[in-house]
Amino acid sequence: MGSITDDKRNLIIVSNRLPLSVKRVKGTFESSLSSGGLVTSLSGLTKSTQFQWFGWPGIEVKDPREQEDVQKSLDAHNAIPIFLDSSLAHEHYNGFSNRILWPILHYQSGVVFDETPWQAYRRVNELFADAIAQTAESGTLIWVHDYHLMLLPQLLRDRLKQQGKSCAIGFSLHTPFPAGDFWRNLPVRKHLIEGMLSSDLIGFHTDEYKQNFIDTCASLLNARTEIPNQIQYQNRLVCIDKFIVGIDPQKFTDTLQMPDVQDRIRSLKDRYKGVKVIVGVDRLDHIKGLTQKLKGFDAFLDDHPELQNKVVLIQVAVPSREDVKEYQDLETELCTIAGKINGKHATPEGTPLLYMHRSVPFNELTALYSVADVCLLTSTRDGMNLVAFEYVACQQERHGVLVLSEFAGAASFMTNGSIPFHPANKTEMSEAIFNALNLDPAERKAKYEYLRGFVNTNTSAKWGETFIERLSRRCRRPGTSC
Ligand SMILES: O=P(O)(O)OC[C@H]1O[C@H](O[C@H]2O[C@H](CO)[C@@H](O)[C@H](O)[C@H]2O)[C@H](O)[C@@H](O)[C@@H]1O
Ligand SMILES: O=c1ccn([C@@H]2O[C@H](COP(=O)(O)OP(=O)(O)O)[C@@H](O)[C@H]2O)c(=O)[nH]1
Repeated sequence: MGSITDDKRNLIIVSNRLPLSVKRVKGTFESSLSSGGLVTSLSGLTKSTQFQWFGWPGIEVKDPREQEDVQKSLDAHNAIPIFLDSSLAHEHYNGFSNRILWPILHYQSGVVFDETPWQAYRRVNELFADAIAQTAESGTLIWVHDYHLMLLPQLLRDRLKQQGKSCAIGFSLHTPFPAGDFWRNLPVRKHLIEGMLSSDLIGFHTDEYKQNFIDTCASLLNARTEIPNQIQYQNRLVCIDKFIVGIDPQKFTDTLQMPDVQDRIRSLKDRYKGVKVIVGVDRLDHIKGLTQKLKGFDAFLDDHPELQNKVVLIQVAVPSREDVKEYQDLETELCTIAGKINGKHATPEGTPLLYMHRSVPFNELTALYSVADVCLLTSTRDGMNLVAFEYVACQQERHGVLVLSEFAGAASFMTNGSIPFHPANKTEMSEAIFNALNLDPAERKAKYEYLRGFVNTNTSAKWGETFIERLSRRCRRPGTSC
């Protein structure tokens, strides 16, 4: 990296959630790694780049002495907590971000706007802006992440200007950005998009999301968008591009070599001798198409009675956003469907579906990826989907097959090396699973090698370094073309 990021004070990363969530345990504070792809992508960057990471620690701490204790527990990770009252955090995170914005960003219509969570969303963005503006110095690069903080670039720019500081602000969206029509139910959409447009550089996962954003800026704000990858709005030039987020594949290769992971792989292989293993790893979220996945697997079992006791689906459903009613309802629905599938297809020899509603330690996850013949991902929409990358990173020996919904962002890059399908079509899913299980070794190898090349080239480190390099160029020459 250039010298600009060699000094950690010069790069600030901001996300709603810190990579470590803090919990109060018997009078002290303990932290654990947060789940999800944003943490995975940014954690991969830590090897090559130093930065301070600002975010919400996931806990309410009011006492200033306790706040200091939390801060100390996060110091080793260069993480700076932004403390929020629990009701404000709840309205911001669950109320507006996850109940209103998240469905819209994932192309869902029928979302109902509510003023109270919107005010909380604004307030949290302001509190983040206050904290970051205080720490930033002229020349600091500030990289803001995701939909929880869409107003932050504008609020931050105003404060920095008042304080006479000049910083470059970058924004990366980790979700899809839908076509303009999906925004119509949201009366505050203009504020959100103008908020993002106060950045110097905005990154999306795919060309489709990038183009939807450009088109929305043109139609909603009358912004100038004729020059590729640039938006001119209110006398400012904003650069827009696609940056392919990835993982740290080496971390998986190293983990697979560890003796206890090798032991675990041996024991899983032994346990599933003569049985084809299909794996699924998803946060328990509507967008992951888990209902569709279980129904598609049920259809596959119906279609292939000859495979009774010869195939198992191991589905990890990582608990997520459990305070939101829609997520609680989904959990109940999935338990019911899982029970019905096993009720219908189980035999004294075993059950075809192992449904695990919990998170899985990293070593166990790599072992699971490694022994699986197929990875089945059924997202109805998904910003990228890093599980697809992780499965490939663990398939050096087996050359397992990725069965990937055409609606995951990852499908924009991985279709050639996978078996694509439409997640709403049970017959298509059933056929895709069957084809994956029966692909001949030469074809499996060819698909694997294509995907391995992609995953090893587009790492999280490369993603981060490319974005930061582009942002620092804008910092050195503000206002110039992108
Ligand atoms: O923080 P949570 O509410 O627990 O949710 C976890 C993360 O979910 C989303 O992840 C997205 O980012 C991934 C990496 O770019 C991408 O592969 C995936 O498709 C997205 O869904 C969310 O955008 C993150 O902010 C959350 O932290
Ligand atoms: O128990 C688990 C299982 C998986 N993951 C990780 O969660 C991330 C999921 O990222 P993805 O982009 O697929 O989707 P997201 O959850 O961010 O929507 C991957 O890095 C997984 O390894 C996790 O944190 N805990």
